[in-house]
Amino acid sequence: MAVQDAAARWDALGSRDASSRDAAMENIHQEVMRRVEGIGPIPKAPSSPPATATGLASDLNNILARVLMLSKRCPYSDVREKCKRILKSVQDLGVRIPRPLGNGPSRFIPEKEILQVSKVDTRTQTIFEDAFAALGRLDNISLVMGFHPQYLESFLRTQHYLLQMDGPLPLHYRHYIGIMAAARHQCSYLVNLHVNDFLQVGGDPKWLNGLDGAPQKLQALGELNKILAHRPWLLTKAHIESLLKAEEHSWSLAELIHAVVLLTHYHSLSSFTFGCGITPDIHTEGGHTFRPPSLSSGYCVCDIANGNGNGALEEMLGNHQASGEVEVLMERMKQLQECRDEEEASQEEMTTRFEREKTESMLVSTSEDEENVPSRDISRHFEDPSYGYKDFSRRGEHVPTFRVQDYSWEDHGYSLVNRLYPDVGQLLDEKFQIAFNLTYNTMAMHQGVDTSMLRRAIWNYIHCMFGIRYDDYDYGEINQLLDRSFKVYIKTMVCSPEKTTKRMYESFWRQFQHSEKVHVNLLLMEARMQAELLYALRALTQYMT
Ligand SMILES: CC(C)C[C@H](N)C(=O)O
Repeated sequence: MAVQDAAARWDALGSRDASSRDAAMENIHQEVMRRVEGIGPIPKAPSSPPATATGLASDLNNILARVLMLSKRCPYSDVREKCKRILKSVQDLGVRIPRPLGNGPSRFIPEKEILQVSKVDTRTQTIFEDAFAALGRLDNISLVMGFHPQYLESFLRTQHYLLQMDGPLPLHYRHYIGIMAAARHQCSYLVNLHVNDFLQVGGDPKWLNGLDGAPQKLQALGELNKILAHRPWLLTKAHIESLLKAEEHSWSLAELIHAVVLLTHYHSLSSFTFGCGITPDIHTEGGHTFRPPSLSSGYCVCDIANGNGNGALEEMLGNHQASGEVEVLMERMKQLQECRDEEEASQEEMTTRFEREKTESMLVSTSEDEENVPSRDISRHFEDPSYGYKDFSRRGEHVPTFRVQDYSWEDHGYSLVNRLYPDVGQLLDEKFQIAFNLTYNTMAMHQGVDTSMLRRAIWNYIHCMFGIRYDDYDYGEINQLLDRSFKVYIKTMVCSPEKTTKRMYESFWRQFQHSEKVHVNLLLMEARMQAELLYALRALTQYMT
């Protein structure tokens, strides 16, 4: 059977037309059955079956894992039901079927609080259907972002455009760049996702052995990837020039913009992935198991190690300490609002406040535990795995100040992107605005609160960590509004996302809802993306003029 046919069959499951879905489901069912017959009865003892049968069995397992994922995550109930039936009938034949591992899309958020595909409003249903049609899956990231449908819509639209629509770079390059970017942060969740996509669009498996297995053109992007991810302020027009003037391996301006947007998208999405404790998707490695559940333990060992065991007591103590936290924060917001109108600090004083916050942000320490050496599997995708954020934050490197007056997204970045890669500037601008302006006017259990001051402090704090300064903003506000544990979380999630722990997630804003913490993550992720973009685009502009 042609590979394309098989792929088309899975694709058809995202069709809005029920009869096409039916036909595809029927074919998949038959394919499963053919394979089940092919492998014959499952050997009781682990005697070694003939090689061909092993191959068939692993094929079958892959298909079953996918069917399992669909039975839980397809936005169409007819497909979910049919998949359940397939699994049941296979099981009745004595074949082992997979079951999901873990407790839902996030390690940090209880599954029952996250949207379930079977219970969403019409708007979210449409968004999920679109996402499914585009990618053939509804990943855990989208489910968690589902707390904020308006944002999710814009996020998916942008991502779809970057990965699948007409654009300067070939499809397999786009996924490969996604892999490179996510690998910088050891984000195996995103790496796995895009390794699959890369192969599916016909990418050469040899490239996956490491960056040196990829074409020189992509190898040359390694340096930009590294600097953008960890020290974007070091980017100069010389870096841009070396990519654009590399003779036969040269990048065109349009290609480079496409690559830069992809890199920044996946760096910041890695932040979101770790920041929200996203778990592997059901059909991917680590998302399911063929082992029967063990009766002796209620939760898995890794949960205990993560401190996910019985935390009821800890939680009670925590909440007790935290009570009043929200009110204190609201009181501060009110006071700041009042004195804003009264005293105006001098220019010097404003500069000092910015510099102080910037220096302090460098010193916020991110890691609870020391060193974690990236696993070989992931680190081979990029060179120099030791080049991380910590290298210079320890040395207290001076981050120069980038003044938004001189180069801003609205006045400069946006139009440059739009000129070289039409529509993308627009899409990104919408996404930034939605993230920045999103509000439900709530603070934990309080309603009708104007939270703009707090959201702005979060956004500006991230930009401040990257040296980006708004002249008209009083950075003194940040210290009033963001406490220590929140800063540790922000710093970790933005600068070394792979070090984010459940404990960090739990120790800030203890009375707030999970949806609000996800909201925080959206702000962090978009602010980070914009900061990286600003540096890259400024360097490009300097090169061009
Ligand atoms: C991040 C949170 C402070 C956002 C708040 N719940 C709001 O609706 O504005």
